[in-house]
Amino acid sequence: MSKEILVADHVTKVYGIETKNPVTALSDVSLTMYEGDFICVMGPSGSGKSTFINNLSTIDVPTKGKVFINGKEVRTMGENEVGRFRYENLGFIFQEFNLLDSLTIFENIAVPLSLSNISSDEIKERILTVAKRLNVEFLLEKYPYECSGGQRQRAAIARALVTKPKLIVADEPTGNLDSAHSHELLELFKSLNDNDGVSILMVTHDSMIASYSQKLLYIKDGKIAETIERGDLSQKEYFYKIVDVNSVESQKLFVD
Ligand SMILES: Nc1ncnc2c1ncn2[C@@H]1O[C@H](COP(=O)(O)OP(=O)(O)OP(=O)(O)O)[C@@H](O)[C@H]1O
Repeated sequence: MSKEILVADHVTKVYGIETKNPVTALSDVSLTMYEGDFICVMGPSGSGKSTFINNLSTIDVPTKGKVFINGKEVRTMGENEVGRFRYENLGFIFQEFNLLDSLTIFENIAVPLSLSNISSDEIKERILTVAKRLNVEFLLEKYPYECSGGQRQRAAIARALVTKPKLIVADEPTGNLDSAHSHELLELFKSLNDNDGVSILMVTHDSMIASYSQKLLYIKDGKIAETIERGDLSQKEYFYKIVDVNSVESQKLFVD
C-alpha cells in the first residue's frame, strides 16, 4: 500500500481571528494524500482553495486541526526543520513567480540548490536538463525583466523542479501560460507523476487542466463539497465529469 505523504486532520483556518470581522476560510477539512497521488483543487473564487493548499504545505499554519507530512506533525517541527523539509521534499509553483531581478534565469534556477552539497558540475547539468524540459534553455543568460510573463513562469517552474521534489504544490501554475505551454506543463506533471512517483497537489480553475489529475476536490465555502476520482475513466470522460460538477455548482449560485 502507498505511503501517506500528507494528512490534514480537521483543519480550520480563520483569518483576522483577533479582529471584529474574522473570516473562516477553511472549515474542518480532512484529507489523506498518498505518495503518487495527483490531486486537483477547484472551486469558486474566494472558496478557500489557496488557503487549503497553503495550510497543507507548511506555507501557513491552521487555526485548528493538525497537518502531518511524512508522518510528522508540522506544528511540532522547528523552523529549521520545516525549512529543510521544504527544501528536501516540496516544489512550490505559484502564479507570482518571485524570481530575483538581480539574478539571471540560470542563477534563479540555481537558488534552491545553493544550500545543497551538490557539485557545481552537477548543478549545471541539472539546470540544463530542467531548462530544456521547460523550454527556457535559450534564456539562461537573460534577466527576468528581459523575459515575457510566460517565460518567467516557466523559469519559476524550472526552479521548483530542479531539487527533484517529492511533492509539487502548485497554485494556478498555468495562469500565465498560453494553451500550448499549459498542456506541455501538464504533460510534464503527468510524466513526473507516472514515471517518477512525484505527488502533485494543484489548484486550477481550468477543467481541461484539471483533467490531467487522478482526483478532484471541489471546494465551496471552505469545505470539500465534492470529490471525484478519475478511476478507469478516460481523460475525456473525466473532463466532462469535472465540467458537470463545476456547472452544477455554479448553477447553485443563482437564487431563483
Ligand atoms: N490574508 C488574509 N486575510 C484575510 N482574509 C483572507 C486572507 N487570505 C484570504 N482571505 C479570505 O479567505 C477566503 C478564501 O480565500 P482564498 O484565497 O483561499 O480563496 P481562493 O478560492 O483561492 O480564491 P481565488 O480563486 O479567488 O484565488 C476569502 O474570503 C478571502 O477573502
